[in-house]
Amino acid sequence: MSKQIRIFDTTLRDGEQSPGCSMNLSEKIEVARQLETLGVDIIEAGFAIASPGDAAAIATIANTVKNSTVCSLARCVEKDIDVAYSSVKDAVDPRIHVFLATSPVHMEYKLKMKPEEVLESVAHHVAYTTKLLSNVEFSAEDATRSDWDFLCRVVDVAIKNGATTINIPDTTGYLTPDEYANLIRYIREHVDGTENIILSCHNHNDLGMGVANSLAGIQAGIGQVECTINGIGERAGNASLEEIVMALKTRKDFFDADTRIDTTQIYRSSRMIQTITGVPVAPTKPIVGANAFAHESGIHQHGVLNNKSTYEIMTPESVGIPQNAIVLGKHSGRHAFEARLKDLGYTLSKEKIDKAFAKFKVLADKKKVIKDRDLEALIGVVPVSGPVRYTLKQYVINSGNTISTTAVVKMTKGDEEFERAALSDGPINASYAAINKITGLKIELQDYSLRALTDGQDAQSEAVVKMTFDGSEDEVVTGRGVSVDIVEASIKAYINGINKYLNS
Ligand SMILES: CC(=O)SCCNC(=O)CCNC(=O)[C@H](O)C(C)(C)COP(=O)(O)OP(=O)(O)OC[C@H]1O[C@@H](n2cnc3c(N)ncnc32)[C@H](O)[C@@H]1OP(=O)(O)O
Ligand SMILES: CC(C)C(=O)C(=O)O
Repeated sequence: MSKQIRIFDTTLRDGEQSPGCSMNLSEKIEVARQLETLGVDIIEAGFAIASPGDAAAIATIANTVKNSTVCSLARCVEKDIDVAYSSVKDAVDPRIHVFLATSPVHMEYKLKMKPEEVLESVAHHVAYTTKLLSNVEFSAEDATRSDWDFLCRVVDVAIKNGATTINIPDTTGYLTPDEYANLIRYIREHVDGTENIILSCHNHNDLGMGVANSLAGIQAGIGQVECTINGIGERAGNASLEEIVMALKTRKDFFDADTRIDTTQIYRSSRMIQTITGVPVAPTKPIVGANAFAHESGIHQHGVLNNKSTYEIMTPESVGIPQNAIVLGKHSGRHAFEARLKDLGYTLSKEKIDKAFAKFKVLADKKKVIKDRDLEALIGVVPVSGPVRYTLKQYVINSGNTISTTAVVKMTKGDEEFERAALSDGPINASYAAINKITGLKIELQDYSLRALTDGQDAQSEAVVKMTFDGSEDEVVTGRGVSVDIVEASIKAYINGINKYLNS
């Protein structure tokens, strides 16, 4: 029988540690729901002690998700474990993930603990956690730069005190696949009881070997893989979920391993994370990049036209990328429109379809071909919910190379209408200054980016802004706006961020 590999997704914890990838509560819940639909076994929903907001998000996810284990990270600190427990306790199968570093450099300079103190702390805190719940994971942080015999003693202590999953992280992405596999085999050979627990990997990508190390770990007896959507995470990121899962599926002949993942949900999950974080994946990113299934050169096109398997080792449909048999444009009808949205994984209410279809026709007058990303933009994949909602009504820009730019922006909020003018050195700055006058908020723009969503001169542009509010550097809000006009896209992104902030 094939090995069953548990997929532990840490997009909401380690992934969120990527600079610029913070998510607000409603975004986290949306991601958690999608991870459940994707079929991940364990959702690491956050690090509860990090902030009251993180703890609340984990608790809401624990109460929402029914088909995945929900987990919180905790240091070897009783308060961390107590807060983690309060956050996950209502989940169907709650887990606490405690960790402590075991490498000489971390013990000496970071923890300022002797190896014997580390052993005592692991014994105490794992035992403390098992009194609260039975599903306990222990991670030896920086395991791969630890002394192997000391690491084995730590693993032994964690197992003896009740840990049911033991994670061996390559925290700094340092090892090669052979070395990682040898370490896992060494632990299995030198620690009693590893056959009764799940061994896990969590491999960072500093040298680009996160996925390769995880796959090597699976060959050496790993039963759980920790990974993130699009490989987001600290520094160069984590091993990417989509690459590991599709490697196992495509090379079943080699790995002889299965996961519970519904691979047709992969593309949608990837798009959701890109949209919510505002961090796009490279076109060449395996599995989900824009070019992953594109064929540009004649010899390849000729081969694929004769038989797709000449250059495709998996189908786009298997990861949920629909094939564009029908081209959507201004002559398309509601059926084709709705069918394409369904293919993309979106089943909307009749009311939402009506609204989106009306917008689609307006866009189709401006743009010859409506692509999948245009559709996602039209339906606003991440709608802003909540009572406060500013909407752009009109803007007028007066600009030139020898004059200051003036922007007049008109916005509504409920039945109220506001109009302000501002002067600045460019159309976007001037519009933002006018919006600031309307909202009265003190907004710092931390980052601004603009990119073409689709190709051609009539492409829709996507503006992504990162903003902080009222002098607080703590919460960075990401706003996103799409339009065929770059100024309009920029204004919409700014207003989207403001609405998110006001509703958070
Ligand atoms: C490899 C990883 O990804 S680990 C997860 C990393 N993620 C994060 O750090 C994000 C969330 N973190 C936070 O919000 C904060 O760092 C907190 C709330 C956890 C702690 O904040 P603070 O109390 O202000 O401490 P600070 O972050 O400055 O320093 C970390 C402290 O934890 C200690 N520590 C680090 N790891 C552990 C551990 N596994 N167990 C026990 N203590 C630990 C450090 O030695 C240091 O202790 P000290 O304050 O006595 O010197
Ligand atoms: C907490 C552990 C698993 C971690 O994130 C790491 O070692 O990278």
